[in-house]
Amino acid sequence: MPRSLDEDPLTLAIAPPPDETPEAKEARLKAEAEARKVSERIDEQIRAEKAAMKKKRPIKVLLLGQSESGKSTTLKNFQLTYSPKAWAEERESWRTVIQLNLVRNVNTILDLLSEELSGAQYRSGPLSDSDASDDDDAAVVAASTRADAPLRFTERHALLKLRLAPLRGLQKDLEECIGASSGEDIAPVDAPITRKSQTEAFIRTHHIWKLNTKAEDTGLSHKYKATKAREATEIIAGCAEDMFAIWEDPTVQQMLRRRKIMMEATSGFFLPEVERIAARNYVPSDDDVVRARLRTLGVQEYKIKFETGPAAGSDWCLYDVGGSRTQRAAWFPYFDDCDAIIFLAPVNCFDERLAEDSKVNRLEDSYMLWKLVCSSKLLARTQMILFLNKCDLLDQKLKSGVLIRDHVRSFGNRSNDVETVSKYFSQHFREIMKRHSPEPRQYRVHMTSVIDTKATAVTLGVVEEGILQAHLRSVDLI
Ligand SMILES: Nc1nc2c(ncn2[C@@H]2O[C@H](COP(=O)(O)OP(=O)(O)OP(=O)(O)O)[C@@H](O)[C@H]2O)c(=O)[nH]1
Ligand SMILES: [Mg+2]
Repeated sequence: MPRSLDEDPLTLAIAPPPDETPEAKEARLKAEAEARKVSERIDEQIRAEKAAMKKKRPIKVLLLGQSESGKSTTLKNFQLTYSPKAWAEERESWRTVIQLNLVRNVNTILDLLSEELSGAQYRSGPLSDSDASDDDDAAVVAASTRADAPLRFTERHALLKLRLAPLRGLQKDLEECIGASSGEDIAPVDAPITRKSQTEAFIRTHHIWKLNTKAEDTGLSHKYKATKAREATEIIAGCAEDMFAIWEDPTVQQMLRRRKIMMEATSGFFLPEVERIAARNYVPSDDDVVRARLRTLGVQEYKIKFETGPAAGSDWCLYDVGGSRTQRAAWFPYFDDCDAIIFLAPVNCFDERLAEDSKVNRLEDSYMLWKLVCSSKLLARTQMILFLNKCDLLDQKLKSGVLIRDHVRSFGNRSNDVETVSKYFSQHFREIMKRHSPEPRQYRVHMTSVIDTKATAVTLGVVEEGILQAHLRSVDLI
């Protein structure tokens, strides 16, 4: 029978000959069945290889959240809990960072002191009997426009300022060694919308691990860095008493209170421990390392071979990202093929504004980011884990008398305690996830204070198991 001209050429090419005999047909069908079996075996083999490769590929976890939400601190907890050997090896490297944090604490106070003194007037003697300082120094009165009594500075303050002057150059040296480029922020106590120091720190976290080994990281020779490190330790040891004195000074404390600056609540605050940290043989404790502050720039990859726990022996790849606004565009390429996201939202920030944009409330910013991540189609099947972090600071703030309802109107007359407040915020995050996820997903939330390494280890145990199970399920589903 003549074939129609519009038939598919491939069909034509593989069609049996028109004059095929029954024997030829039987042989052809047998050969075709055999070929199908071979093809299925190959498909199965490819599937198994893919699954094996996925099983072998590291478990990929992204740490997301705004700046200072606690991402790098969570990463440190992972290292401390699951990779203790590597953690111990890196301990020494943190010494320089902690020294830098300490020096910055002091320089911040010196800056504020200079500001006060620059607008100050000398008086020839004590203002009154009650104003007289113990050593009868000439008093310096800060030209404060505030209604309260002026701050009284004495020659002792000027002397302390002078003796601590070497810390200026030291800060630069330490930053240079680490690969940092500038200072940190100070959070005012009442934070609402008020001032924050404008300085932004841009420090590439990974530099520090190689600080003492690889010269090319910062372009400085190992010998140069070692000399600088020795010098830094000597200068800090020499200034220890003065550093403590300026921190403890009642007039300085008064100045901080008036400016509504609570240094204790700022990142990398080490001043009360100056004696221990300034010792020549100082070795950072686990707690020091966890509390040390280095702002992350870009996306840092950390490969961790789990030494303990149910996932022992497996390789994890944790990505720690910079959380400030200018850094966020760099997150998206890492969404692909990601097993889980740990999203950190600091809940103590309900009355604070972003350092990079004073118009934006930090809690609102966290809601917005959470919505963005939840609604991403690329992440539709990625496990999402929310850490409502800094619960310790939230507790402190609430206990100091700050009322949620003054900042979050919808909170109404609910009880102003940490449990009610965190549950209330959690409900909001849950709603956002439910409303914006492309597919239904489980809401996994943990109330955390990630500087508490013991409690965080327990949380990470739960997180680890969940991620591992999801990873294995995804491997079997290929
Ligand atoms: N009190 C308290 N401090 C915390 C907590 N979590 C983090 N911190 C401190 O907050 C500071 C900022 O934490 P990081 O982990 O560096 O923040 P980050 O999210 O990595 O910030 P970027 O790198 O700027 O994106 C550090 O000094 C931490 O020690 C917490 O739960 N409680
Ligand atoms: Mg960080």
